[in-house]
Amino acid sequence: MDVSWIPGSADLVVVIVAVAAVAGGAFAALRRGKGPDERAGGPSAPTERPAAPEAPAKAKPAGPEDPGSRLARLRSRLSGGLGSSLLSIFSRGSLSAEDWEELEETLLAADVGAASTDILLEDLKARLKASPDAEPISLLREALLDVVDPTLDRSLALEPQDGVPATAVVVGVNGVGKTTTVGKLARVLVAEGSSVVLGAADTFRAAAADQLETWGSRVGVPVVRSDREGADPASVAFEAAQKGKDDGADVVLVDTAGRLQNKAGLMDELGKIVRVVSKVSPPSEVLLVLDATTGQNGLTQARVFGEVAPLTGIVLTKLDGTARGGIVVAVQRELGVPVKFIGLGEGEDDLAPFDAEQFVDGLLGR
Ligand SMILES: Nc1nc2c(ncn2[C@@H]2O[C@H](COP(=O)(O)OP(=O)(O)OP(=O)(O)O)[C@@H](O)[C@H]2O)c(=O)[nH]1
Repeated sequence: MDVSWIPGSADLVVVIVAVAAVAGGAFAALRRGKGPDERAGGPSAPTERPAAPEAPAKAKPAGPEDPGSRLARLRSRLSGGLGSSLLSIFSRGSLSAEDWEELEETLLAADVGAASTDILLEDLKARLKASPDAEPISLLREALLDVVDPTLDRSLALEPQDGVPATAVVVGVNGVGKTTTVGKLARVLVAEGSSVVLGAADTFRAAAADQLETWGSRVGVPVVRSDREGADPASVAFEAAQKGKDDGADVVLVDTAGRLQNKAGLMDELGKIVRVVSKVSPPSEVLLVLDATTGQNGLTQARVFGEVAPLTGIVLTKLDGTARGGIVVAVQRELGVPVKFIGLGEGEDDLAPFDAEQFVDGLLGR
């Protein structure tokens, strides 16, 4: 992945590198042994039978790139860091009013968000008052950790139950990286030994299904799709879940379309997908994909999608292309939905589990 062309990306990338560093190896603990308890009976068969190109569900491509080497690859291209701004402020000893303002600007520039920045700075002031001899950066670290919350469960609940695959529905607005994330997750799951079926329930654009199919063949998993543009997404999602069950697959990942300009339509569509998939296997994960480069808009999107279906996790993509990693802080504080993964590029290995402590340390340049 070449990120050297991205202007102004150096700040966050240092954060990303630190996050990815720790994230490394964490894929082994990707899933937790928890799945849906209830399974409903099968629904009536949909009229359309989407084409399901055959690919060996159990096929295993070469394993994901070693996280350590991914890290080295990223690090070799990057320098500088947001943390250095913070360090420079804190190195001035006791903080003047101007220093506090600069601190505020630094956090805002990182897209921590106005409300979260206010809370963090108030918290930091209180901590400094209580422990005047403590290092301010260590106190800011504690304040950030309180918000990002390392105790949140960030594993994926994707364990099959009694021969029924676990299902995950991946939602988000257009272009945030849903299809790419589904492909990357499938790669990781397959590398862990899981059999996976993908459902192309983004029937809005035929190209979206084509893109998922490309991921499917790259990763070696079957993709259920409809060849008819505008086909019922819920029908495709159901077919994917059913194929997963028929094939004895472990996990079904459903890619969806997200058109926020029509909230009622979006709610209908996603609600129906979740309902229909539940007839085979109630989704144990509803993952919201957010594009980190959209900054605070991501929060608005998250709220809208959260009204449609209970979100179980967030995947924050395109962290390689922005200095706004602070959106993680805003999302965690305002939504309480754990960020589970971060996207670090377009490549198949550019996905890392989110680690709160490492993220905060990266943010602080520690
Ligand atoms: N730099 C970078 N690009 C990414 C990342 N994730 C996805 N992309 C790119 O973002 C673009 C959109 O990704 P898609 O996966 O098609 O997004 P989508 O949400 O499925 O889009 P729709 O199908 O239009 O709803 C593609 O060019 C991806 O390669 C990431 O983490 N970093």
